Amino acid sequence: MAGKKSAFEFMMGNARKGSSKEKGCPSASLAEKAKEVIKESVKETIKEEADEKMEDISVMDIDVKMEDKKVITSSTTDSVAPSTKEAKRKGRPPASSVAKAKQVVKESETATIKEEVDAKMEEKKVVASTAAEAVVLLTKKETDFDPEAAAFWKPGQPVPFLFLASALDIISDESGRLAMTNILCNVFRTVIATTPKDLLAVVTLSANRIAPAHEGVELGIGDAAIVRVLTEAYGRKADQIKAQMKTLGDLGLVAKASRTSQRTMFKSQPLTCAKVLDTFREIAKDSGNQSQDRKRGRMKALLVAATECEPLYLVRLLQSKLRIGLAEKTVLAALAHAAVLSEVPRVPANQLTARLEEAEEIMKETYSVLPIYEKIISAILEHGIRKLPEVCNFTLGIPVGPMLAKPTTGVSEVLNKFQDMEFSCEYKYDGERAQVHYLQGGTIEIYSRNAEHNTGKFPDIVAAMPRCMKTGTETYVLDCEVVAYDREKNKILPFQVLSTRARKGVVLSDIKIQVCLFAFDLLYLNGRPLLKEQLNVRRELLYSSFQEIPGEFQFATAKNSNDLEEIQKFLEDAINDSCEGLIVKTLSKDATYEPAKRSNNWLKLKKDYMNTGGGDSLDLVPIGAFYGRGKRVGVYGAFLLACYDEDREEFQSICKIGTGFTEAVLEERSVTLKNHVIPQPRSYYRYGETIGVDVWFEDVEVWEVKAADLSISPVHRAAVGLVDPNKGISLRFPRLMRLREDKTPVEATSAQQVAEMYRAQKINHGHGGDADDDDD
Ligand SMILES: Nc1ncnc2c1ncn2[C@@H]1O[C@H](COP(=O)(O)OP(=O)(O)OP(=O)(O)O)[C@@H](O)[C@H]1O
Ligand SMILES: [Mg+2]
Ligand SMILES: [Mg+2]
Repeated sequence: MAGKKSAFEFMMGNARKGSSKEKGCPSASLAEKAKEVIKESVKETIKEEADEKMEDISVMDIDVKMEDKKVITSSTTDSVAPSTKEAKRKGRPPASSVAKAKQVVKESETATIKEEVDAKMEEKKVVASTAAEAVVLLTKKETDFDPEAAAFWKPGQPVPFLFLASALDIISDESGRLAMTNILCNVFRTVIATTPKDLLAVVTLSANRIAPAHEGVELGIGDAAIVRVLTEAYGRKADQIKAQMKTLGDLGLVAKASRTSQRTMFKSQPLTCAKVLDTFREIAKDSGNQSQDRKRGRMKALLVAATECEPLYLVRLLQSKLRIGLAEKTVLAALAHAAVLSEVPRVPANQLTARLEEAEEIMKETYSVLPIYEKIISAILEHGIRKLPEVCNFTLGIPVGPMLAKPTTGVSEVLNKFQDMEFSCEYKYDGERAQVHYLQGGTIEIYSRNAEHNTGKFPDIVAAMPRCMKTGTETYVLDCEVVAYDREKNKILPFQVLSTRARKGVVLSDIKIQVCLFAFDLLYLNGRPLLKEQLNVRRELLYSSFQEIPGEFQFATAKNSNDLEEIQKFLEDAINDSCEGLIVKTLSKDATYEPAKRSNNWLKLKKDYMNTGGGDSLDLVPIGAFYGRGKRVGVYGAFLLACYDEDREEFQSICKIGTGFTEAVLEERSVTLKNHVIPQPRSYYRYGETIGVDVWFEDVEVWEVKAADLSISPVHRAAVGLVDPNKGISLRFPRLMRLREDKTPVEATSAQQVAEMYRAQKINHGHGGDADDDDD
């Protein structure tokens, strides 16, 4: 990107001219102090400006302006209003009313005055000279924010890592997607306005990535290695560090504390975002002889140079866990906002809301077909966000976010939802999602639901692919489900069997568990993306380009029918054939492939929804546990589970669970989670105070759980505010089904989904006449 300077012209308009701001080094002054200082100076400015204004703006002017703008009248303005009106009538302001009006001006939060002052401030530039000061500016509303002011480095110079770390630090105090988006948007705009070539590094680090997911570049640094680096970097004993880890619960905090208590002999060069990301990549890519030593050496160099809150975020980034409740979705939204707000000429105020919404949507869609920040960011800087869909397209070899299905409670609901639509029912196989990319020259990549490389797990599929292609089929992307398969009995095996296969580096000749690939969609064929085609077209191409090999590669069994009884029968067949149920899909209208979307055009129909009345299973995160008693001494007796609220970016407790565990599973989960005990719940956990858990865990894994039903709860916080303003929802009689290794905690069932399930259940019960009294 460096060679493309002129390409940035699009956004850089005036920003490139640079300014002669005085910049200092980030000092260690407390954020609080700085906040005060800036508040004072802003107040001063406003006061001065307002006083000056008063000399030439007549009271009448103010009155008129205030009326124009429908100013929110505070009690002061109320009391003053009559006298200003009176003055207006008389044509000349009396002295006392001028004084009062001055007060109005100073005290009321009128848009009028603030705008004028803001405009002035922009000319004068309240400029941050330290990270602590920058942080205060970053909390300003997007629309009031001056992107150049928050930079305490010169335009064109590398963005200091301290800038990002400080921003992450204030984000950690926020809960709520909007506030986080706002701060992060301001961060990105600052970078765009000063050093756009660092935007990629800043965004990538904010998203807690070092490379796109599908590249499979992982830092893979264990806590033991970090402890050792801390001893070396900060001259502390490993025992001390481990002890402190127990009280602070987070190696990042230990690093920060170590740094603060250490006397620095000399001042290192400040860290930059680009340097940090580069070093992370070097660490990830290094392998082989003595690579561990080299990795530690690199980490040490970073930690030695780190100051203030930098060690905290360096360590957490190294652990690939920021722990501030910032989801990638927010990073994308913030980037979208930043792109719009950095446009030159500026987007007119009356169009802004619509443009921001549009941009968020564009960003989400683009990222779902091309999850590569490098491409997205260079396209934004060069062409603006509106051009993204044109420039950043589906690309063979890069995984598309898988389309997802909505749960339904029975065939009649399906028929209801798909009235007057052509649709098709397919067997719903219970295995693992696989997106198979066949590249020019025969290279094959298999991606998981999470866009992770799964090629090494399925060498047998790789070997089978060429045999199921018809002549003329050259490049393609298939959407499939892999299931374990007994080729002698011609039978699909349960999911549990599949999950015993090793995850990486499987050798063809060692394979004991055979799999069959069930293909249900074709997203790309011979150079042509098919995402925008209707399902019937995609399916025809699928059938005509591939041939089945029984037990190895088959098409998902499908039936096009809209007869209730026929579908019911097909569902029974699916269950008898060891499937979970059906997925019902629109066929010829509203039937495009919607990447990464839980679409209304795919409905899942599982047999057990109807029998138990419990609806779909949920994927939940264990955030705490209760000590075991009796037979369960030494392991945990029960766990506290949470769903994930995507808007508030928090985990909300939904139930206590102690059922569905075999002894072995309980032991396994207990052992794993013991390594993730934290002394305090995370700031982004919500739970009733009366729950009384014995230990808290980090949010690290996802469990699939089934329940009898959902009910309103005074204790749990799931979906609070969505169904009941103050109460949450809880699960009744939850039992563990399995560990979901293909989901990360933020992919757990969302609060919104919990609310939907609760409502669907009510409707269902209403129809069935067996309404659950507990729910009302
Ligand atoms: N014919 C099919 N069409 C589409 N998906 C299928 C099909 N057969 C099996 N699947 C699998 O079913 C999944 C969707 O239903 P499932 O209830 O298993 O979702 P999940 O993985 O639990 O995720 P979530 O609950 O978040 O939707 C798909 O992601 C896919 O892996
Ligand atoms: Mg599944
Ligand atoms: Mg599910």
